[in-house]
Parts: sequence; structure tokens; C-alpha cells
Amino acid sequence: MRLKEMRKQNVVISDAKSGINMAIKVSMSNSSLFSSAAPGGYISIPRKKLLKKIETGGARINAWVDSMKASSPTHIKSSGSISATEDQGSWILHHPSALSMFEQITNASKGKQIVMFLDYDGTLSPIVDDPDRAFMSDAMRATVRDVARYFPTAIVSGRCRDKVYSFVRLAELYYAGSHGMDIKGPAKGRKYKKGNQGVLFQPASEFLPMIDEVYTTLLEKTKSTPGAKVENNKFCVSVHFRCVDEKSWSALAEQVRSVLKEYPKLLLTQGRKVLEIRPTIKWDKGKALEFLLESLGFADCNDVLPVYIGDDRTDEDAFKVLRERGQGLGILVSKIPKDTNASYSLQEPSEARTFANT
Ligand SMILES: O=P(O)(O)OC[C@H]1O[C@H](O[C@H]2O[C@H](CO)[C@@H](O)[C@H](O)[C@H]2O)[C@H](O)[C@@H](O)[C@@H]1O
Repeated sequence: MRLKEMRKQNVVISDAKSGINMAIKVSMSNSSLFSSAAPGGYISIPRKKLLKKIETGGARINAWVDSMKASSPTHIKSSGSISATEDQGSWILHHPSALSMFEQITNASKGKQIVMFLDYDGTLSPIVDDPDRAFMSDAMRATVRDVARYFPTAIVSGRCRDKVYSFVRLAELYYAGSHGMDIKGPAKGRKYKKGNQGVLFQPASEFLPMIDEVYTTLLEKTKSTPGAKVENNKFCVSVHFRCVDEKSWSALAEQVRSVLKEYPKLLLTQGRKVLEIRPTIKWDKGKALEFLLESLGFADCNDVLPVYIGDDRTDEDAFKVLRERGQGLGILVSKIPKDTNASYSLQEPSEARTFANT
């Protein structure tokens, strides 16, 4: 298998202590993570504008609802097949399939330690209506287990860390839940580090009471909307639109906005038919990726090749970090063209499995 060939070329990580020190160093600079600027100050410009729209007025909230409708595959298919096909063709040229580029990727990994970062929903598990039933297949679990035998591997998810762990059930991985705001090292097989099995980093712990309060308020506020679901992700909250009639999306988004306006220290981001409420700290999946690389002893290191596979807007923060470092591979899982900082694409979770298995 080619993955195993790559493993033979890789350097071995052995410096445990530096990882721990690195973790502490970053933790101690926590205070600098907290933004006194306006909510959303750290995210990329298009989303910042979008957030501002959500936060500043009921009328403008429709912009988000429209964007969510427009990006749904059903709407794209029905919006004119010729231009959709042309767009697809040009997009794939710029974001070729990671499967078809495997040789180039193998070459890029020569002499480097691959570190795998895997998003969960839409990457390891297919998108389903009920977030509580987004199970990954046994085959996918076996693939991830196999990958983790050769490379340090982290799951980076918007979900609560315990919840994503209950789906993945592999104790040898790193887990970064709540969009990277809750990072924990492997509970077993500490192959890449010694002495640190506990939580590595929780930069938003002071927000826990506020998040709980918002969760309770949102549950109450949205209970009259059929299909709406509010999910407590510990350091953030998700409000799901997937099972809500599209005609009610604007009203639901407005309900969320009306709750959030009482909490200036929280902000909204958008995922796949979901609005996510999170603390206004300068922390995201990209920062989590950097933190984990440092914790593993790969700060300022040329001999590492981080590979990040994700499907969501929130994964863009990680793709952007890789692009800015000029190091690593961002792979977007998507059937449709999307504005992305990823370099490669895969169409769906089954392709992500094939890629990891190859
Ligand atoms: O970072 P991720 O691991 O991709 O998590 C992002 C959100 O994923 C989940 O919601 C998404 O998947 C659900 C199950 O397939 C789907 O029903 C929903 O519409 C999607 O948005 C999860 O429930 C959220 O809490 C995560 O933030």
C-alpha cells in the first residue's frame, strides 16, 4: 500500500518534552487570545461581512438564508446545468481530485512526517438529517485506525469532544472538539509523545456558563419551530436548520439573532444548514492545527507534511493556515464547486476513505 511506502520515508517523532512545553507555552498566552474587538474580528473577510449582516439587522439575515439555500446541491442542480457544468470543470482544474494526484502527493511527502487532520461530519461520516445519528462506518473506522498506526492523527470537529469521540471510538487519536476549543491527546498508545494524556488546551473555559445559558434559551425559543434542533457542543452551540421547512429559515435565523444580541461576547458562524454560536476568541480549527503541530514538536519544522481533510466552512480556517505556511495539503470534500483555500478535492466521505486507504 502506498501509505505504508510513505511511512517508510518518514522521520520518527520522539521529542516528547518539547510537545508538552509547547502546549504550556500556548496556554499561558491565553489572555492574548481573547478579542476585545468586534465579534468575528478574526475570521476571513467574506465571512466577517456575513456575520456582521447576521448580527446587525433582522432584514439582513436573509442574506445568510439565501446563501445557505443557494449552496444546497438541489438549488445548484436546478440553477442551469450548462454553467454549473462549466463551473465544475474549471473548479476541478484548480482543485484536482486528491485521488488522481496521489503520485504527486506521495512525492511531496518524501522525507517528511505526515500529520493527519480529519474533520468528522461530511468527511468521515455522511451528512444525515439527525446529528445524533451521524455514525461513521466500521470500514471508515478501520481506515482511520490504520492511518493512525503510521501517522499522528487528529479529529478536528465542531462537535463536543466527547460526542465525536463516542462516534469515532479510537483512543489513539488526538481530538479537537468545539471547533478546536477543546483539545485532548491520545488516551492510549502514546506513540508520538510522552507524559501528557490529559486535556491539552481549552482556551474558552470561562465561556462555559454563558454557553450553557444560551443553549437553554435557544432550546426554549426554537421549540415552536418544527424540525429545529439545538445541539450543545460544550464550548459552542449549533442550531440546525436541515429538518426545518425552508420557508421558516428566516424566522428561525431571526430567533437566533435575537438571542445572540444579548451576548456581545458570542458570535455566529455558518455551517452546513446550521448556525453555530461560539465565543469571540481568536481560536478556530486553523489555530488548533497549529497548536497540535507545535505540541507534536513540529513548530518551525520543514520536515512535516500536515494533511487536512474537511468539508465545511469552518475547515477553511485550517486550509488557510496551510496555504499561508506554504506547507501541507488542504483537501476539501465537496461534490460542488466552493470558494476554498484547499488545494485538492474529494467528492464525498467514501473518497476520503479511499484516499486514506491508498
Ligand atoms: O466540524 P464537523 O465535524 O464537520 O462538525 C460540524 C457540525 O457537524 C454536525 O452538523 C452537520 O452534520 C449533521 C449530521 O450529518 C447534519 O445533520 C447537519 O446539518 C450538519 O450541519 C454537528 O451536528 C454540528 O454540531 C457540528 O458543528
